Amino acid sequence: MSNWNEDPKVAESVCEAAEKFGFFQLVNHGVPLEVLDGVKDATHRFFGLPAEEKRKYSKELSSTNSVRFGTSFSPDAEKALEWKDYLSLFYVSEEEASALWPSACRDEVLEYMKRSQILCQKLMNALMQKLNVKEIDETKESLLMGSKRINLNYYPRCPNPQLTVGVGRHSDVSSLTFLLQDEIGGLYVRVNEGKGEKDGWVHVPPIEGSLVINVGDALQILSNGRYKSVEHCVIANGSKNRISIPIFVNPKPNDVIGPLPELIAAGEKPKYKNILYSDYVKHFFRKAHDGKKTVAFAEISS
Ligand SMILES: COc1cc(/C=C/C(=O)SCCNC(=O)CCNC(=O)[C@H](O)C(C)(C)COP(=O)(O)OP(=O)(O)OC[C@H]2O[C@@H](n3cnc4c(N)ncnc43)[C@H](O)[C@@H]2OP(=O)(O)O)ccc1O
Ligand SMILES: O=C(O)CCC(=O)C(=O)O
Ligand SMILES: [Fe+2]
Repeated sequence: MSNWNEDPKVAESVCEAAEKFGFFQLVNHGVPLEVLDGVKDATHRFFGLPAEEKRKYSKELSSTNSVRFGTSFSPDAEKALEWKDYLSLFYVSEEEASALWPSACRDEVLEYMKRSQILCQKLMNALMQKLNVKEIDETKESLLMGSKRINLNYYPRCPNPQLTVGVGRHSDVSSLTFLLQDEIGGLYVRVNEGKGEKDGWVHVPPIEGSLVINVGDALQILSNGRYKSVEHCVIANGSKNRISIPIFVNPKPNDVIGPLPELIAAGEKPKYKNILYSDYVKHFFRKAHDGKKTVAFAEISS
């Protein structure tokens, strides 16, 4: 992205990737490498804490809904648990984070979130321009990037990796996800869904210093299907521990999401209903990972 300001082709290829694949990797994105290393170290520090320290942030014991430590995704709904622990941090304010987030990782996580904000705005601006949405006013800013959640994912080495997964097949419910992964690998993305023999899974190779960006369901709905959220999953690893750190950039929980008015005014037929974003997220969390089925919750049936 070092030529972002000089060469319009960079933004064009970002938009093309968001339309065609829903996933792409960025290098020279402006988030300093020390900040990326800092948040990876902080993740290892948090998961290296004694079990009883981490458990203080579990659903049962956490003093706030904004901080949650857990295992797997939706344990009550799953036939088999996913091989993953996570710490999920919902950003409300710097003050709240300072008071409530675990000190083992708080400062580095906050710095990473702060330093990735400009990149997020650049990408959203380009994606909206491409849809002929000229201005990101306050309402649209809220719909596209009104709230943020960061997850620190820890996938421990698994003695029988073929019997489970790190994360099951799912699409994210975010508008965009910014994923930082370590050098281990294991993230796979679905390509050519429904296109017969070309349908398959592609590994996302770790690239030092890169960020993996993917479109989530909220942006698919807001763009009336122009940008596509794509199914992905993580395999379990038989010999190495892995970490990854997604920032989920989301609408605000109380926003109503649906195809943007500019697209409908330009003559597009809406493919999705208007729906309260927190209802959409609750629907996602209520079930086990199930590929791309969550988005059917918002579809207008024909
Ligand atoms: C891929 O694997 C994942 C993904 C994720 C997370 C992805 C995202 O966060 S994307 C964006 C999510 N949006 C927001 O965070 C918006 C702000 N939050 C809210 O509006 C609310 O917190 C809520 C998410 C709508 C839920 O609120 P509430 O009605 O108060 O209900 P709760 O009792 O808190 O939760 C309902 C149900 O969902 C489970 N859950 C809630 N938050 C999380 C979380 N961060 N991680 C995992 N599960 C969560 C909660 O346990 C409840 O389930 P029950 O079975 O107890 O009813 C995260 C983890 C992954 O592996
Ligand atoms: O760990 C990864 O590479 C991806 C994790 C993921 O898809 C998620 O947390 O939503
Ligand atoms: Fe994901």
